[in-house]
Amino acid sequence: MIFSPLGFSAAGLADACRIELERLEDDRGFFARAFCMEEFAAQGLPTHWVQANISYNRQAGTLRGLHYQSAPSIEAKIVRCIRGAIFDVIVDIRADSPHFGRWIGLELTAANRSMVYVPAGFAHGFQALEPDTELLYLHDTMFDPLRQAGLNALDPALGISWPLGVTGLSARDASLPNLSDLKPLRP
Ligand SMILES: Cc1cn([C@H]2C[C@H](O)[C@@H](COP(=O)(O)OP(=O)(O)O[C@H]3O[C@@H](C)C(=O)[C@@H](O)[C@H]3O)O2)c(=O)[nH]c1=O
Repeated sequence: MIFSPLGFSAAGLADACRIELERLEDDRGFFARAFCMEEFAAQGLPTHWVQANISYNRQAGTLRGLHYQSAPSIEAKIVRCIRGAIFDVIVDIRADSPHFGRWIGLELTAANRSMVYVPAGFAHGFQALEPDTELLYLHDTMFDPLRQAGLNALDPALGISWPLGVTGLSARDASLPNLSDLKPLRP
């Protein structure tokens, strides 16, 4: 039987992972599976995704994040870039983690079609690397405006090397606290 499994690989920080599509190519183009409940369950990942959101970014350099939701609305996400390209960053902010404060960055592009699984207990943000860049997110927890929280993406203690000059930072993101003032998460 021909099928198109997802390719999971460790992203290099705790349970975060990168998910690749396997293309079944033919003359028309290709077919690929983008989500599979059984494959996610076999990897120990959430299978119940309750919201999907789009993020459109007009300018290269636009930076959003680093965002998370606090308890009881701590969430996991899947992020993919469906147009353009992003430098995607996740930061481990779990109270009991040996990796607390560590971050990794991955390049997600419309061309590589990679997704990243952002586990509960991580802050997430990205920088658009091209104009007209668009993302599609899946969330395993409902948007909770009262539990929206964040970490300053420009905190020198984090030392994230954003590839481009930073533009388009929202007023909220510019005033987010640094890591040293953060209340760690207990997912
Ligand atoms: C995140 C979110 C925002 N909103 C509203 C609130 C506000 O009026 C408007 C824009 O919100 P924000 O400025 O927070 O949008 P944005 O900065 O794009 O927020 C996103 O950033 C990235 C890095 C993430 O990881 C996402 O989970 C999300 O937090 O949309 C919703 O209605 N539902 C949602 O799920």
